[in-house]
Amino acid sequence: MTELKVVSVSKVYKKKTALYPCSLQATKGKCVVLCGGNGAGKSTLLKIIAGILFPSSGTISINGLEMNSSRETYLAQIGFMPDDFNAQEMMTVEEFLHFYGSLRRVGKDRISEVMDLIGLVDKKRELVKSLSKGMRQRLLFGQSILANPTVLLLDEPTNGLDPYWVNQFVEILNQLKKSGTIIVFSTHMMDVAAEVSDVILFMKQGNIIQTITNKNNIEETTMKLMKLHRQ
Ligand SMILES: Nc1ncnc2c1ncn2[C@@H]1O[C@H](COP(=O)(O)OP(=O)(O)OP(=O)(O)O)[C@@H](O)[C@H]1O
Repeated sequence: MTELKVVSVSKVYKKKTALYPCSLQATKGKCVVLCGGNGAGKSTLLKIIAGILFPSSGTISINGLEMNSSRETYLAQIGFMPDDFNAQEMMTVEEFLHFYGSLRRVGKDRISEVMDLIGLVDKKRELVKSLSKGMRQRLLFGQSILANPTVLLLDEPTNGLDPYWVNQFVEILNQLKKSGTIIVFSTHMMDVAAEVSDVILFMKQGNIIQTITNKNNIEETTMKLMKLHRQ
């Protein structure tokens, strides 16, 4: 059974601990949502799993294959959507997807399929820098799913999406789950979390302080936690 395993991963900057040892795991088709206030450590944890930040301790593996020992093979199985980006602004939408597609040897048909899925076919000749916030988010999401990754990591993916695209996004994620993709994403939108997640991890000051599996009244539960643990 395909499995993502994150064991006691931490991150210490020069003077600051951004993440205390945190663990999580997810099997094929399951979705873990990270929530918690600003600065709780969600992006740090996602970037470490994505291989963009080196952890100060801990191990991460997919199907027993550790990131440290087989970095290239590990990374080939990851799709990552960052919460922000400034690069490649002067590419067109089409060039952007072809650029990321070429890094993963993705065929033209798949690129067209993704462009259609994220609703940017009409914008394909426009520059990335001219896109609205929501369209940029859709483009970033598109590049993360291009190569049908085993593990999909998304940092606040619904930021800036209008209600139609939030709905579409939920549908796409649920389809990806059905096809077996493991998904880990951070969000402040608890209704989205409730619709897609199998487990919600509530983070505070670099720690996972609560694991929520009961999705009844999820918005109320997390709001209470947010109030109690606001940062
Ligand atoms: N390069 C860095 N150097 C030092 N501290 C950092 C660095 N990057 C992040 N941090 C700190 O690590 C902590 C966790 O930040 P992180 O971005 O992971 O939080 P987050 O939960 O994603 O927050 P938000 O919801 O606001 O995006 C914060 O206290 C932040 O200030």
